[in-house]
Amino acid sequence: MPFHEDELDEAESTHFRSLTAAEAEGDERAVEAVLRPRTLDEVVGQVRVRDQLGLVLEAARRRGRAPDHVLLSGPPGLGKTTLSMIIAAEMQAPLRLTSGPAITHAGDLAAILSGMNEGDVLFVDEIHRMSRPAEEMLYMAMEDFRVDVVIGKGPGATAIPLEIPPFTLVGATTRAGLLPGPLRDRFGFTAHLEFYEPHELDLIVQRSARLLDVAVEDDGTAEIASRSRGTPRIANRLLRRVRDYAQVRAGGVVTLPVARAALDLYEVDELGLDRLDRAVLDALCRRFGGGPVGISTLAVAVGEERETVEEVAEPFLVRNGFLARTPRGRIATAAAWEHLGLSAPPVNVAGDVTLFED
Ligand SMILES: Nc1ncnc2c1ncn2[C@@H]1O[C@H](COP(=O)(O)OP(=O)(O)OP(=O)(O)O)[C@@H](O)[C@H]1O
Ligand SMILES: [Mg+2]
Repeated sequence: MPFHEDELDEAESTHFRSLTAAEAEGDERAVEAVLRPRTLDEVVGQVRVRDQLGLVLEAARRRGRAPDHVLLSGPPGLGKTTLSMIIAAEMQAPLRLTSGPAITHAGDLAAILSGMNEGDVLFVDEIHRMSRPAEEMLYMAMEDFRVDVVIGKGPGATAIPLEIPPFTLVGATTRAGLLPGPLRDRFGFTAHLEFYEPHELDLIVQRSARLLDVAVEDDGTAEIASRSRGTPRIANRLLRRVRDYAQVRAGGVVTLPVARAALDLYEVDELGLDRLDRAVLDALCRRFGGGPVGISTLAVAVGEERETVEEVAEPFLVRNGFLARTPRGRIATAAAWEHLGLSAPPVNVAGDVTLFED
């Protein structure tokens, strides 16, 4: 695909200038675009989702109809945006992109919907952050392919029905639990993306190394994969950081010792925990005696937004058994204390021992 190369050239040439934060972000985005799989066959892992989605799309193609609405949920960087682009590409349909926070008024959504053509794919990122009136308009659009556009205000207001050609809505969310039931129920296919296994991430790193023309050895890519928090976006980012290290401080080849030295330098530990993950565990154990503590308090303690702690750090920590959610708040597990090199307090703070019982 020709525009792959262009994007890559641009990303590579900016790489050697000194970058401002914004430029660096642009650079990362350009590289991310290059590395994005373009077809379902190129997607690594997520076998079940790929299989199910492939069937949904194939059936729709045979019927000559727009596929059912699709909801993609899961932690950041696991492939939601990638899959939405693939859905459009596989259906050879134009893709329109918007996001929940961008739709502040129902009118914004009406404008988008009224410009849709039959079979178009509408991608709404962060769909759980859409405003209430827009959400209600979306229910109707999804089910009946119709919206009521309200003209005027007060008693004189009239609703004008507007037909919309059948389209496919692809919604993405890091927080499926926050979606109202009526919205969730209107998706014909829901896919929850899981963290990737190390061997899958290894394949992703190897593929990316090929695309970015980075010389790698097998145990070097395996090391990057095992420290990538189960997340392709992080795997790709770590590969680029290790490449920097290899080019500047080593012979240019990503070997095991090079990968280890580089990842240590960037403070990504051997289990893949990064600074934020460790800060959360550290605050939980040292400042709150292992919990239970509310997520907002924990977020303040590490100087981060609540959403960041909840959506970025927590799912990985929970899935790896370092942190548990209880009705009374977050608690550290024995593995967390051990990972920080601390001894757990003698009382089982995680249990239901209360100070007033005896
Ligand atoms: N299954 C996969 N195989 C190979 N690469 C992948 C896969 N999934 C994601 N990636 C890579 O990871 C990057 C991040 O994926 P993507 O942008 O789709 O994540 P996301 O789920 O939309 O994240 P966010 O919630 O932050 O928007 C992509 O650029 C792509 O290169
Ligand atoms: Mg995305």
